[in-house]
Amino acid sequence: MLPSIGIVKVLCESLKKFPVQALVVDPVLVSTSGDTLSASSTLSVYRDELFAMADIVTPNVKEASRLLGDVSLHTVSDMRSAAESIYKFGPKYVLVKGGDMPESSDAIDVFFDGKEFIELHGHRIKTHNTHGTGCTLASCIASELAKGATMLHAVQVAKNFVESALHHSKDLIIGNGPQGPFDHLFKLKCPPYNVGSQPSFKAEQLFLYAVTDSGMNKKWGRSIKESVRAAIEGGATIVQLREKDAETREFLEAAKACMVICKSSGVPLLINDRVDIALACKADGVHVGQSDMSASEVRELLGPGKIIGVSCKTPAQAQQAWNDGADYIGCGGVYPTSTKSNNPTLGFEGLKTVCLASKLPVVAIGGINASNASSVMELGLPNLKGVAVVSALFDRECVATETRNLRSILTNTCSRT
Ligand SMILES: Cc1ncc(COP(=O)(O)OP(=O)(O)O)c(N)n1
Ligand SMILES: Cc1nc(C(=O)O)sc1CCOP(=O)(O)O
Ligand SMILES: [Mg+2]
Repeated sequence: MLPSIGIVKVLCESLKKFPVQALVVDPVLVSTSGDTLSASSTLSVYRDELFAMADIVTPNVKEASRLLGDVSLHTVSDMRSAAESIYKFGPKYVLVKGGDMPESSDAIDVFFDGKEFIELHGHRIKTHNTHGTGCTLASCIASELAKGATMLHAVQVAKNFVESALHHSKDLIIGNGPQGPFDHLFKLKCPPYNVGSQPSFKAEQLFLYAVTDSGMNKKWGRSIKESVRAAIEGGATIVQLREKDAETREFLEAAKACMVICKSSGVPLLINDRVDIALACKADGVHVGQSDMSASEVRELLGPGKIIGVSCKTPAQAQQAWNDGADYIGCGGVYPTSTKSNNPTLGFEGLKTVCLASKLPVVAIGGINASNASSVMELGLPNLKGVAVVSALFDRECVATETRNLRSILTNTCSRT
């Protein structure tokens, strides 16, 4: 909080003498409760001196309005215009925070880098415990930048952190003010947050995710076990048995045999949909979709030591997966696929929206093959850790060769970017 011109000027002089690695300016002018926190006379020195030194400026809508001569900001389109106008004062990035916009189910912030606008969607948490959200967000952005994150990633991590802290603190009753404080240390105290994080699960294991298909195995005259062995030989980093038509007993026998192979190679084996099979063969985890058992129910059944993946096509589903204690999300279809019928194609835009909203690592799925895998990974999306592939590995003559080829493409792409 910089309440007077003199103090802003002292700060600017000090920053010139002692430059910092990254400067996050949260122009604390108007509190969420509407109180004025800085004299109007400071506005010009903020705009003319401090903003030009900032890496990012993070006003809420009321502050953005004050900075721009009390323009009215009612829509996301108004927020975009405001971000563009504030950008002209000289910061490298602007984040206009929409948490105070009139009621909607989303809390939308607008991020602007001088060229592109990105709308960051979050859940609106209904609570009075919102005291200090802006300060927390700005501090969290600064912390992530200090750790070396890119600006967009830092903002996303910060937004996710604030949203989770609000969610966890929403029912606390502390103090008498109109706004209560929220709990920054929620992660230390509260299951189910991160209860799903496996000490043994590493997000990098999503790099090349091989998903089997019973029809393809039959077509090529291979057993499930042979397919899995070949995928691991070629360099798959995690395997899912997606055997939609298998008889239970036959599936369980195959799953047990695959477990032996996967265990000896240190590659996790997950079962698609079937928690019973996963329990019976002591698999490393389960992958479920939106019409399967929820991740929290799967967690109840599998316990804390197992990996749970959830298919998500929207930010809301990604948020739910996190709340439910999942470990990763599968997001697709990135491209059209004939492996899964009636599967909506999200394209790069849909994948980007989910990756930006996700607090969990993401694996992209749907129509991915050796010709397009690089384009997916080159998007450089936050949280995107790899690709999940069915037909490009298993609807082929030699699974090991195809897997090896895709692995080398992914490795080359990721070493370049
Ligand atoms: C890694 C990965 N991502 C998504 C899916 C799809 O799961 P779901 O939506 O439950 O559809 P089915 O695979 O059950 O048909 C997946 N299996 N794996
Ligand atoms: C199982 C599955 N889930 C998808 C999703 O979008 O959630 S797409 C898909 C099938 C992916 O197969 P292929 O690699 O052959 O396109
Ligand atoms: Mg499913």
